[in-house]
Amino acid sequence: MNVTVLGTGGWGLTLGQVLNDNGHKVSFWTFSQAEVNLLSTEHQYKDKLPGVIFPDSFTYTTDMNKALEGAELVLIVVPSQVMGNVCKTFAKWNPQGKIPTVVCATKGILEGTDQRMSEVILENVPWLDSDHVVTLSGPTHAEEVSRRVYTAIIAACPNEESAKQVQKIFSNDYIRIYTSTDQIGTELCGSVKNVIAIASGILYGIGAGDNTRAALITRGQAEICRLGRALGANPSTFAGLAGMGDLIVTCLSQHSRNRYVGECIGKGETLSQVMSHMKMIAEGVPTCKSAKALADSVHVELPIVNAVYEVLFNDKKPAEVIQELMNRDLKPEAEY
Ligand SMILES: NC(=O)C1=CN([C@@H]2O[C@H](COP(=O)(O)OP(=O)(O)OC[C@H]3O[C@@H](n4cnc5c(N)ncnc54)[C@H](O)[C@@H]3O)[C@@H](O)[C@H]2O)C=CC1
Ligand SMILES: O=C(CO)COP(=O)(O)O
Repeated sequence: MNVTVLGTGGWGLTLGQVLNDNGHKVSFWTFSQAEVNLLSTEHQYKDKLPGVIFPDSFTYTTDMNKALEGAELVLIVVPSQVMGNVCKTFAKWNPQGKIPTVVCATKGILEGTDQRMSEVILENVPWLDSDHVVTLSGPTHAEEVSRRVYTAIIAACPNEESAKQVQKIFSNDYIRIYTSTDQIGTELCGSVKNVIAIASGILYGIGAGDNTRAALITRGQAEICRLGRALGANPSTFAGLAGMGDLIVTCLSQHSRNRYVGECIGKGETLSQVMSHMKMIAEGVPTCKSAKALADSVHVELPIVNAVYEVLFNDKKPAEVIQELMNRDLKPEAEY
């Protein structure tokens, strides 16, 4: 198949490598001429994935129409906050009557509109329909998948046949794809877990113990379930790869950028100080605002998300919000 990847961050390049391993022809679009120059000459992105050499057959361009020539599958992996603009350009491409499957591997919610990524894509690409937009999500750090570490994830689409098509295209002997028709739950889990991972990082930063982190992950999961249920997700998704699986890896992995942001803050940096030295995307930062707004809109309580919000955007100290969380009204565990 001819596949076009929109986005040359660590995850787009890594998924391109998976598809190349599976025998597909991969072309990339990026907004950045500097990235085109770097990747075309060095065939690697040392700042993001040191030691990983990409195939010579990969092509890179800033001309989206050129990248999309003959595309049978389009994979979008750009930061969530630029998804709308990228899709506006993508919408101008003429697929000549044959609508390609569009796979989205971005995790996040658009600040301001609080839309999930499939909603942003469908709103901005009028010739697409929901049967052709598949979400790829689960516990996957590019640092590991690019080295072909065994990994399992979810392809979610309301149309099961499209999810199955993506399952077949991406699966191989080191990456196993399961299907789901719960795109709402898959997208919410993949987005909100990044906020909980920031909280996990804060715990690392202040030197909290394993008990505390286990409590955070479990109660963070309760918040994701509560919000997801209120927004129409299938509860079984929360216990799966896109739910608990991704929450665990992002809260605990040394590779997680969201955990890293939290860790720096736990050690005393402000959000703007952390952002000034981050080379990559930490989606939990904008998603924290949207998760809070979505929860408010459906009258669901998310105490951990709110605590992260206070630390990130209102300069509250981690110790202060942890005390507030610990001293909330006592209640039964299963109340969600
Ligand atoms: N890196 C990982 O391990 C994983 C990342 N993801 C998700 O994939 C998405 C992309 O993340 P990464 O590939 O890690 O990105 P990254 O953090 O490696 O790099 C961001 C990339 O975004 C692109 N970009 C920046 N500004 C842009 C703009 N204005 N317009 C268009 N493109 C722009 C650039 O090509 C840049 O390389 C995020 O939503 C992330 O949560 C999901 C699973 C794993
Ligand atoms: O989504 C991810 C892992 O599944 C990537 O998490 P980070 O963006 O925190 O590195």
